[in-house]
Amino acid sequence: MLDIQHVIKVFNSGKATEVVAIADMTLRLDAGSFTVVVGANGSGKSTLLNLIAGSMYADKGKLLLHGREIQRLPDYRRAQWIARVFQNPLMGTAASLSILDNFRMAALRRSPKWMKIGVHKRFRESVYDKIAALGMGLEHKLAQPMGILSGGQRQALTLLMTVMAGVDVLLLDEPSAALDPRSAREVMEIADRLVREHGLTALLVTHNISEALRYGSRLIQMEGGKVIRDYDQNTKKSLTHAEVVSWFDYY
Ligand SMILES: Nc1ncnc2c1ncn2[C@@H]1O[C@H](COP(=O)(O)OP(=O)(O)OP(=O)(O)O)[C@@H](O)[C@H]1O
Repeated sequence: MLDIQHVIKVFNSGKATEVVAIADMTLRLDAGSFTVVVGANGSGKSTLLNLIAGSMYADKGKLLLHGREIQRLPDYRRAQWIARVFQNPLMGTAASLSILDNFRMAALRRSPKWMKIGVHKRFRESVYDKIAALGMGLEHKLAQPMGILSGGQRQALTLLMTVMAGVDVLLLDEPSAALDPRSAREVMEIADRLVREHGLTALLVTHNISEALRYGSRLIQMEGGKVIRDYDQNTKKSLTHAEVVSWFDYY
């Protein structure tokens, strides 16, 4: 369970350009839940992910994972539990390294014990099988550089290596926004399946309303650094596309 308790994040504090990006936010994400976050530009979504991922520190408040404060943990320690997949398919993987070596690197982030396991035949077979299960035919390309893959293929593999590395929390930062509609759908279906199969606690930020309605077990809307709407799975199911779009009609 990830507990965000009274978190505040202010940029340029005390200056004319001061922005309260996260305003006393309290949010509990149950273990194994899949929460979708929507909100207008500047509503604080990326800041929220940055705080959870450890890319920045909160000014006030607590961030507890399974009851343990994670804010003071160094990046590499947090990476054992929390992974983030970005909008840009080029982030998170090394283009010049082979697909297999990228999987080895991801496993190493989780635990140095993989240093030995990573060169083992069993590790290669396990990567082969998991990639084959994606149904994209990429299992035959393990020795080829990551850089030859399309954006969608790269995102799919980034998701898989993240999950194989054994994290608890998956932060999906508009992972399909840079992809064509078909690849976007494919990547989101893979993300959804992996989240379920591995019982991950997932947080998806998206501007795509159809995606926000199709995936996840909870939908929240952020505005001005706060959660202003919070719907569970049942209520979410009854929402229409037009209704969610109307949340953005302020004028
Ligand atoms: N490093 C920073 N320095 C100053 N202000 C910042 C910084 N990062 C974010 N902000 C401000 O904090 C507010 C929240 O930004 P944030 O990027 O979290 O919003 P967002 O909901 O992710 O927006 P978008 O949908 O455009 O990605 C905005 O007003 C933004 O300008």
